[in-house]
Amino acid sequence: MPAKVVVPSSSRHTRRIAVDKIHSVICNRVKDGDEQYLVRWNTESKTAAPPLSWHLINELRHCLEVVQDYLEERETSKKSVAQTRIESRKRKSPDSGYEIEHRSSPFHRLQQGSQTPSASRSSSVSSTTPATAVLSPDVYNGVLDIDQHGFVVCRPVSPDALISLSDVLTADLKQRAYQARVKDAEILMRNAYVQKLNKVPGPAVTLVNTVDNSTPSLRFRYINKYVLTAGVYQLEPATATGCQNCSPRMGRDIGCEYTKLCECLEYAAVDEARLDDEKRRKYEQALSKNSSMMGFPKKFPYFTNTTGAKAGCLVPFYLNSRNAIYECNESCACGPQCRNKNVQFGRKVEVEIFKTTSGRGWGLRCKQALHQGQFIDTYRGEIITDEEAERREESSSKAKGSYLYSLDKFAETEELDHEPYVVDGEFMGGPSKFINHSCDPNCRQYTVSYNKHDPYVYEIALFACRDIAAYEELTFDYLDKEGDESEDPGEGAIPCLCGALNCRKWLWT
Ligand SMILES: C[S@@+](CC[C@H](N)C(=O)[O-])C[C@H]1O[C@@H](n2cnc3c(N)ncnc32)[C@H](O)[C@@H]1O
Repeated sequence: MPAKVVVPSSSRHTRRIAVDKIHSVICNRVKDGDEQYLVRWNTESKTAAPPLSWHLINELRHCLEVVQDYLEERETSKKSVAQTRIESRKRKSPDSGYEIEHRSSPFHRLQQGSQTPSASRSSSVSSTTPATAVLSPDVYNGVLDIDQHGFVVCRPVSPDALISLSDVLTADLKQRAYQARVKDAEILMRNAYVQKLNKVPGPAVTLVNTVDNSTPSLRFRYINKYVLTAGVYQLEPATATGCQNCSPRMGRDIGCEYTKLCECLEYAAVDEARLDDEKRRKYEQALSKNSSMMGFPKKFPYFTNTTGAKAGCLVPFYLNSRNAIYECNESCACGPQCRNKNVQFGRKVEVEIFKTTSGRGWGLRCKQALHQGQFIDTYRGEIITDEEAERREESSSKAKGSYLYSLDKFAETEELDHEPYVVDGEFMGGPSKFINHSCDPNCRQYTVSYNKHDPYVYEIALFACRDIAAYEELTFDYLDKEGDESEDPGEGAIPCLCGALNCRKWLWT
């Protein structure tokens, strides 16, 4: 048996562990009133059993995302064990006392990953050694030390000095881990997430959970604009030439005022109701030749500041259509007050992330009532290539598709050189990541472009499609298709829990 190695305790209150140093948390317990977590350290060696050590939750405050991963898996394992018990009772299985050994759990996964000769042994008791001697949960087998910054570090260890994971993780320890208190960890995780939210620019983003003690993933990074990944290119800002014929002094000093003049609206939908016969003929010609729409009447997308409560809200022409919105940009001559700028200034409403009671995970709501057509936020994330999106989809769970949003608005109308890009909001994005699907939604997604020349990179902006009461959950239709017919669910379809009368029953078909 290897020597017992104890972490120096002189600086117990200040020592901490760096996230990149540890592989995972594999078990937990409460000892002397303290929450402790068994840490598996990263090791270069593929063959040696990994170093292990128990740590107070406070020492893991820089690794809370790893603790969170563990607690989520612990929940899943507990549920699967409970489920097995019910099933076992039904079947009256003679093996029901050993179900923990055979479940897919963090413990099980780790044994597979450790790749030691002993990993394939039973995870409960060694056949030759008394359980109390070898399987003491207090044994440390990492050679731990504290560096000059107060971080716990693990020195290289010889393989002979290591104890197999399968010996440490007794069935009893696992069972106790399922029951052990994790309250301190939950409080730390919650505080860490709130700190993250406090740094999000703009109106406050709050977090409420009256359902359970969970916290959204600490791995998520809040970003203010897209993050472009390998192989993704956005047109240079210089190509966004903007409108040069409009000016802040035009008419009522509201920037762009004449839609026929505004070059930013060149490709915006033509307001056909304002075409006389002659103009209609020219318009149809232009349409057939796919030529410029400059000079034809369009509509500005937003109500002006003179319209009271509706100021800045989408006008019905856009609200009730799928027409792309082209906003003016920084190069335009129209100035910052231009009525044709809105989404680019970002979210103006406070939002709250809350845990839903209907099994749809987290949701988002506004603390204030919203008007029909009011801008809420954009959907942000990493922009990835189509190939990368497929790779990510294949390598993750079936729910992954829910965070991928294809920028394919112009794929049918323009000759694109390559497949449209995809926004992945799973790991980085904004609070709008939490907006759930409804078949009877109160929000809708719109295409907003600041550069009419770029059909690949544009904003997905979420607007209220009807008046929304304060604290009513925000939802949008993930498919946003014409018609609401239900299709047969494909493989991996997720049942829709939106509860709407017109529910299509499946999230993805
Ligand atoms: C973009 S996320 C929305 C936020 C998510 N609820 C969360 O906790 O992160 C999409 C995922 O939320 C869940 N979801 C959203 N709307 C749902 C609905 N109507 N029915 C069931 N699950 C839903 C599904 O798991 C889906 O994959």
